[in-house]
Amino acid sequence: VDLSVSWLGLAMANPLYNASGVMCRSVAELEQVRTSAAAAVITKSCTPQPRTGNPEPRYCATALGSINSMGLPNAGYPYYLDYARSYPYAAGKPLFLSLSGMTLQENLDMLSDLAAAQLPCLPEVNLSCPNLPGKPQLGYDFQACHEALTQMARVYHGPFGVKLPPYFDPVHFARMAAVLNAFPALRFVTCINSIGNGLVIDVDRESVVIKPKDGLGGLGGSYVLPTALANVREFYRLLPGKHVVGCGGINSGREAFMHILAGATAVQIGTCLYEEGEGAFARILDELRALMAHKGYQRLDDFRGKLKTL
Ligand SMILES: O=C(O)c1[nH]c(=O)[nH]c(=O)c1I
Repeated sequence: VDLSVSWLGLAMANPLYNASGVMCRSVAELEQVRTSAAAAVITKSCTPQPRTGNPEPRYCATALGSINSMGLPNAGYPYYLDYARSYPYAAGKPLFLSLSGMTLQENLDMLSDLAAAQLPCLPEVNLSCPNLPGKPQLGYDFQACHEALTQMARVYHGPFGVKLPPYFDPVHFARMAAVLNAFPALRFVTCINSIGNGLVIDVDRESVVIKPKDGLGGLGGSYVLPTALANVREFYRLLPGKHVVGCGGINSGREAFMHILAGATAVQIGTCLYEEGEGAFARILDELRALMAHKGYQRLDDFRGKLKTL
């Protein structure tokens, strides 16, 4: 069984890597991912300056997934650019840099600096952080997205991608696809970011479980799998020539298989990686390999995007 993926001029030994935000804020964490069975690495979404983020507790795992309102804690763009400068690209694991400026200008500043650095890493621009109090997320404002992407494509001419929030309405899928299809250099979309502003309640304490936003936070893990799969399949159909990276609810080879069946080129692991540690990558790969062997598939292209309808 061959799990390899080749896309954007990159060759990955397998389709798995971390979701931005998990095991990727410090160099130590990034190196944990890079030296694991993961085939790529992505950094924590960053801002030009370091941020401490929201007050704790700001993450909580449940039997069904996770809730977080981290508040964009990160070491600052220069820290991740420095990592990207010394990153061992020749070892064959691509590096993605997640950018999440608090303003469009911050994204433009980081992108133009990254362009000047002429490094092999690829930007994944985060249009979807749901946890910045008072900040409506860009991903739900289609006009603002179009304007932002127009300016980003002016300062950054290489291939780039965006991290999208979940959409829940066919009209929204169509409108966002129309925006994204206007940008040829936008080569991939990562679907999905957490389902924003859920509320987890602890019955024993009769309390919320995270401090920020009176308990509201982005949902991840099994809670979001069907929504993640829907977004992957819809954008796989609506964005001809672009790649979709699947993210959301992958706990085993089965969910990884589902995301790829729905059209994903590669897949990111978030909550499961946070809870299990980097051993999750090898486990999920073994499970995916066994599932493919059982079904008689030799490579990912044998079933990618071939989800049947009734
Ligand atoms: O709160 C966060 O740091 C965070 N949390 C998420 O669930 N998604 C995001 O894109 C971000 I930037």
